[in-house]
Amino acid sequence: MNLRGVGVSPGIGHGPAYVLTVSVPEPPEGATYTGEADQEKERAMAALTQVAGELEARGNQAGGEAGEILKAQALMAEDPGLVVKVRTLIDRGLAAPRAVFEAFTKYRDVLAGSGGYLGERAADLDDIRDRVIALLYGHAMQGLPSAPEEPYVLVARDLAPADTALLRKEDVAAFVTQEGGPTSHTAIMARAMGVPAVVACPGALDIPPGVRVMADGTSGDVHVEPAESDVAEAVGADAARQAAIAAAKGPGRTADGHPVPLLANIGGPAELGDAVNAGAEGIGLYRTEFLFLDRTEPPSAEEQRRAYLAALEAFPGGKVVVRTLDGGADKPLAFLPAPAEPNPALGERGLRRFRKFPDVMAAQLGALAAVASERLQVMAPMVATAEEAAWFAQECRARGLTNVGAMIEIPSAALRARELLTRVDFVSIGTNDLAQYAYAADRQVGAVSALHDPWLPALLDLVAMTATAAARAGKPCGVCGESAADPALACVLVGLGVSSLSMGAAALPAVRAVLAEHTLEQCRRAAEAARAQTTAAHARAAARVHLSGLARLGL
Ligand SMILES: C=C(OP(=O)(O)O)C(=O)O
Ligand SMILES: [Mg+2]
Repeated sequence: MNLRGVGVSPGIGHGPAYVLTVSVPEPPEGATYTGEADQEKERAMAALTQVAGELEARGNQAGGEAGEILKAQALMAEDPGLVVKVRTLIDRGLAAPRAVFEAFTKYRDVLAGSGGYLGERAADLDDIRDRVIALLYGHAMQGLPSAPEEPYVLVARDLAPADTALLRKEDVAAFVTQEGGPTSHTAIMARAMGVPAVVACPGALDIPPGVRVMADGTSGDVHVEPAESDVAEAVGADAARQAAIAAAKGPGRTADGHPVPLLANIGGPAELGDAVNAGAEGIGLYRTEFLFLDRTEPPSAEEQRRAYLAALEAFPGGKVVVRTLDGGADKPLAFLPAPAEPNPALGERGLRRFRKFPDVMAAQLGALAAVASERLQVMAPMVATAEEAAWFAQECRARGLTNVGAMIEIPSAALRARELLTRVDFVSIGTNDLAQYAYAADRQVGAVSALHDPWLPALLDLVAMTATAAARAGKPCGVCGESAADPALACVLVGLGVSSLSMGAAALPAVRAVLAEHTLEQCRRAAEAARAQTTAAHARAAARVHLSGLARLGL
């Protein structure tokens, strides 16, 4: 049997299947209780608190990114809105397990309906719900083998952070999930652990427990009971690919020596270690809103100062590009009250929101000014006009921040890049939002995700236009959207004139290796060929013709 899903963490993993079948039963509809309502409510609250406590404890034990995710999940378990809903349902006569089931299901449906990153958080709520219900019924949750004889392929509907946080990399050969997407926790955790993973794989849950499975986290192929010779061949090819990728060292450059600094995207100090280990030359995008998520108060100026200083210290010779708060739309911030808007992605987000909260702005720019150095660069998200860029630059410069930039993620800014570049010192293209706005396709709506393909020709045109304007102005133009993490597209971006690339740390080695395989001229030819196409798929294929090094590296 062969299955096909979406490869989200590269590599070949094989071993016996361990199938995680979530078996917490749905509490019967209309189930009631016999005692007092208050007692039933207390029972429900105690279970919610216990689950939150367990998640938090696991978070502390796991540390790092997994720890942060688990602590956020623990907060969800005690969300005041959910708690009120559970209590109300019990007041209406429902037994605690059924009340928990209905309250969580309602919330998860709202989340799932919003698609994208938030949609994929629905699995987290399901996990909390199942844990609370299991506790109320006195059932144990299915655990994972603690000391397996050989690494196993973990198969599940989707994996919650609580399932994976304490896994040891040595015990797991691969993850295969029937649901989930590239931004699901399974994908994020797998990439962070360096374990191959395939998500959104129909039929995964039909894999019989214990049979041998081979998952290819690059192509998304899942082979059930593969021939031994096929496994040996795939493993050999993967080892060669990894060795070739690991052989490329040092700063980013093309085969003919054209330098392309390779930088890392981070959301907080916890990610600095991975960025350093992956050989990043600095930080190209510090998403500071991640320091502010899941909090009712903004972090103090001192806490922020330490978070920015940690990045400068982690890269003693490298630059650190900090983006000011990008709140709103897909990054809601509790302490910046959001106006009710029919289209939040088109509303008061990013710089527009930042401007409306002078205290928050002063605290952040003040914290940045306190660590100002030649290596610190500050940029604004969601800049639409030259006037906005000028205003931001003036606010920064007035505080002694001298290297100021604007993100190019709105088509108006790309079209008028020349004008913007007279106001700022550099630009950085955010291809995720630039695609969203160029193709009028909300990032959070799964149904239009085909219009977020970073190879779409109009997106390439906007990048080219911006890079050309920057070159004429003699100013740097980076890319810090997901596009930069695709090794073939990274070459195309360089060919379009982009001067640095910033990406999640895990993507750096492959991008470094592929760049080193091609000359600047090859990158230019690939870029020209891609732009001449009318679809993303054709652009990808046309670029590959000029990037022969991809095949040499097995990519
Ligand atoms: C880098 C970007 O910013 P974010 O993904 O944080 O919106 C982008 O939009 O491409
Ligand atoms: Mg953006």
